[in-house]
Amino acid sequence: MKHAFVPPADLEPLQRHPKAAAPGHHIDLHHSTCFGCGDDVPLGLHLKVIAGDGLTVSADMPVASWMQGGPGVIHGGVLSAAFDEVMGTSPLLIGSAVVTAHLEIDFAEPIPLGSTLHFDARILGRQRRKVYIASVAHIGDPERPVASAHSIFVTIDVKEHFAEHYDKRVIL
Ligand SMILES: CCCCCCCCCCCC(=O)SCCNC(=O)CCNC(=O)[C@H](O)C(C)(C)COP(=O)(O)OP(=O)(O)OC[C@H]1O[C@@H](n2cnc3c(N)ncnc32)[C@H](O)[C@@H]1OP(=O)(O)O
Repeated sequence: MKHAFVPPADLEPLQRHPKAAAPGHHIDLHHSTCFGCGDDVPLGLHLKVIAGDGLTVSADMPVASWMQGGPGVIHGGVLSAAFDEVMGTSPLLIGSAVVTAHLEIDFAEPIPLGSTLHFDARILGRQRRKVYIASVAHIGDPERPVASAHSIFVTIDVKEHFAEHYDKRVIL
């Protein structure tokens, strides 16, 4: 797939954390009201991100009618949010909490409502607090990606990062 993103050549390689979810297991460390992964939000993506081998994760997302953008196809923003969630969860494999700093999406084909998107993502490496991640999505044929993404996530101290906004959190 065509893309313009070039990760730095001197990325530091990363190791899987000894306590990371085992391959095939759900990575479950976010919260139930998250738009991307929460079970308690009525209109959310409800993504279950599954640990793969090494520094990889995957997830499936049925493309529901409420996700429509153009007639009969997924909205680009919904697709971007799904990539964000899948890639943003993957640094839990290295024991790091992160937020998105930079997210690039390449849209290769329209994605029809009623299809199921399969996401694969892998951590490329780190440069100081920046974690570089790439992801590809297909709807049945892994050799024919329908979209791809590249991102830079930045590691945070969760308590410190959200302290100012914590009292506005939504509890359902
Ligand atoms: C939570 C539980 C998890 C559990 C699982 C979570 C799954 C979550 C999935 C969804 C994730 C989200 O949507 S998160 C929500 C959307 N994102 C956000 O709200 C983040 C808003 N932005 C910020 O808070 C801030 O800008 C930060 C934290 C990203 C960076 O601020 P900072 O901490 O002051 O650090 P700073 O020195 O500026 O940047 C650190 C390094 O990153 C680089 N950098 C900063 N911004 C960018 C950028 N846009 N593009 C390229 N590089 C950048 C800097 O040049 C520097 O590189 P160098 O000098 O080292 O070279």
